[in-house]
Amino acid sequence: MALLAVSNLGKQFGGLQAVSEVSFSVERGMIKAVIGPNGAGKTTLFNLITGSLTPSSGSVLLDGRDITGHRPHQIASFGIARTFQNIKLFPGMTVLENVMIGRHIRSSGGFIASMLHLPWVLAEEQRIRQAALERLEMLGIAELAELEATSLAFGQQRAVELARALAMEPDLLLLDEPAAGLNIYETAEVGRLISSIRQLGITVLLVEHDMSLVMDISDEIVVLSFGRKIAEDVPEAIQSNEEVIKVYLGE
Ligand SMILES: Nc1ncnc2c1ncn2[C@@H]1O[C@H](COP(=O)(O)OP(=O)(O)OP(=O)(O)O)[C@@H](O)[C@H]1O
Repeated sequence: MALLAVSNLGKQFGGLQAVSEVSFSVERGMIKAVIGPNGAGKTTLFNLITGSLTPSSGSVLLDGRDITGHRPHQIASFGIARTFQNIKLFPGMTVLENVMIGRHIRSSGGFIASMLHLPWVLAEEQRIRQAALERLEMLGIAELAELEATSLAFGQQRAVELARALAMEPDLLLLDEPAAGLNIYETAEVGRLISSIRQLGITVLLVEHDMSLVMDISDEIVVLSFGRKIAEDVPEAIQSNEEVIKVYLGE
């Protein structure tokens, strides 16, 4: 069974059909990319999967369970983590604290209780700290743990965002333009990080405009144009698909 199965998904904004009858699935352990021109509906698709938007039609199954229309925090607790086009780290907090917040979503104590330092949550707090540190180590940025997150270089902030998403222990990680705003060295580094995340057994679905990154790391690619899926295939086939070249790659 596919880890994620999107069926006939649609979203209408007034008279605009932003996503139209989109179906695809993501097998466990795969890196799958969604590409397409500006306004093709990629971010809307992500928002439908993660519960930020309610679909007008269709369904989303995670590991066979219908998660269509659930709230974002519920979907996060079912095992889908995401990062955003614009990095959203908390200012005034260290890298470690930012990553610990991701972990709190999965903890029993809850974020408020832990902020109040209730005694019964201190042991849990220690475990969360340890788990967050392990995520930083996995991504090779443990030495940044005590620095203020928003003072870091852009590429490092992106890695912190990935660590925070990993701290949620997701089965599926959705990355919205992970290379946006990064230089070629930082983009190559993010590519390595995404590949190493897959090595941890986490399935990845990403939206990305950087075609060298997409072609390098993806197992399969879905192409959207005007809200519709126009192609789905392995990278080599997508690169030589005439319709894809016409609407997107040939730009
Ligand atoms: N909340 C909204 N209300 C109305 N229209 C919207 C809303 N969100 C997106 N749209 C429209 O839906 C279409 C798809 O937008 P979306 O942001 O999903 O495209 P995208 O493929 O992610 O584009 P980009 O590559 O520029 O990020 C666009 O025409 C956009 O203007």
